[in-house]
Amino acid sequence: MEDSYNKAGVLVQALPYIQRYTNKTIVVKYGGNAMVSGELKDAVISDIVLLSLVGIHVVLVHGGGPEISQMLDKIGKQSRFVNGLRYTDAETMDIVQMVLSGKVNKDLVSLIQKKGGSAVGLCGLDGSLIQAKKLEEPGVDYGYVGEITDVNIAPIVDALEDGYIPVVATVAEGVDDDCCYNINADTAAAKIAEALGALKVVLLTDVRGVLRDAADEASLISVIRAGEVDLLKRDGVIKGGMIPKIDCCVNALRGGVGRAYIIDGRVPHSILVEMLTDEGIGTMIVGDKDALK
Ligand SMILES: Nc1ncnc2c1ncn2[C@@H]1O[C@H](COP(=O)(O)OP(=O)(O)O)[C@@H](O)[C@H]1O
Ligand SMILES: CC(=O)N[C@@H](CCC(=O)OP(=O)(O)O)C(=O)O
Repeated sequence: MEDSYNKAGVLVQALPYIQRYTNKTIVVKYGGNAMVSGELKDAVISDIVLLSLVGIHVVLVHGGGPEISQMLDKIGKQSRFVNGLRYTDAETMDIVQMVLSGKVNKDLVSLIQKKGGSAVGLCGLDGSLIQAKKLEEPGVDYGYVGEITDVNIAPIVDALEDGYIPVVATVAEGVDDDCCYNINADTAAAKIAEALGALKVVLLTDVRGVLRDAADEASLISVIRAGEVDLLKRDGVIKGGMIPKIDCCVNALRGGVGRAYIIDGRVPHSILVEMLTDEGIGTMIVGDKDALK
């Protein structure tokens, strides 16, 4: 009996959050190692279905880096990363498209549907959703890695209006050449959130959030203001894979997204805890004038 009252208490605690977020758009990026375990995948997808069923417009943008690397391994090709981005030659681009748009995307769509949600799978090519040109940096060649030039939100908005959860693979349409481009999924999620004017963008990763000491999981920084990020990078607190992630969050905030979150994809139901309870479990990145209410 006590257990039932506890459960009812949890639901009541979620009510003001549900009311606040109903009909609002939230972009969730799921990928990396947090997507490898089947058990965790089940928990993440259950969270997404629940949020969608209570009327929150959830857009799921996914990665699949480990799956791409596995497939490249199978054909005897070594993965190479330059500044955290996969060097993508023409053959690798084909594999990226097959794995992300063909396999990972459809598996996630199918899982959402098995859990009682309705989903539609899209990639950046569908309805010219993600348009990109070659990412150019002096002295660096990334191959077919793209820099997003535009996002056409129409396919996402249409899917949401029809009651579907849009599931987006980050293969982009080339606007400068007759080709596709490979886009880092964090970057794409932030840009899509910006284009949609989303209330929140949530990046799931394989650490608790941004840590003051990357080796100490107890050193979680719960709130970071956009204006503090440069100093944290300069002091070497934020480094490696966390740099592009936090940069995406800051860009999204500057582009009008309300708040950005980096949370632990290894903890079952971390999305629900972050969104619908009084506890913040990861790192929330906010604008410099955000009143933090
Ligand atoms: N200050 C920090 N806090 C947390 N993680 C950090 C920090 N600085 C660097 N990192 C590294 O960033 C990694 C997350 O980035 P990445 O591996 O690219 O994630 P994903 O695979 O989820 O996209 C962490 O596993 C950690 O090794
Ligand atoms: C350009 C670039 O690096 N693209 C990524 C796209 C997938 C991705 O971002 O997947 P995760 O989020 O699972 O790492 C890649 O090829 O691995």
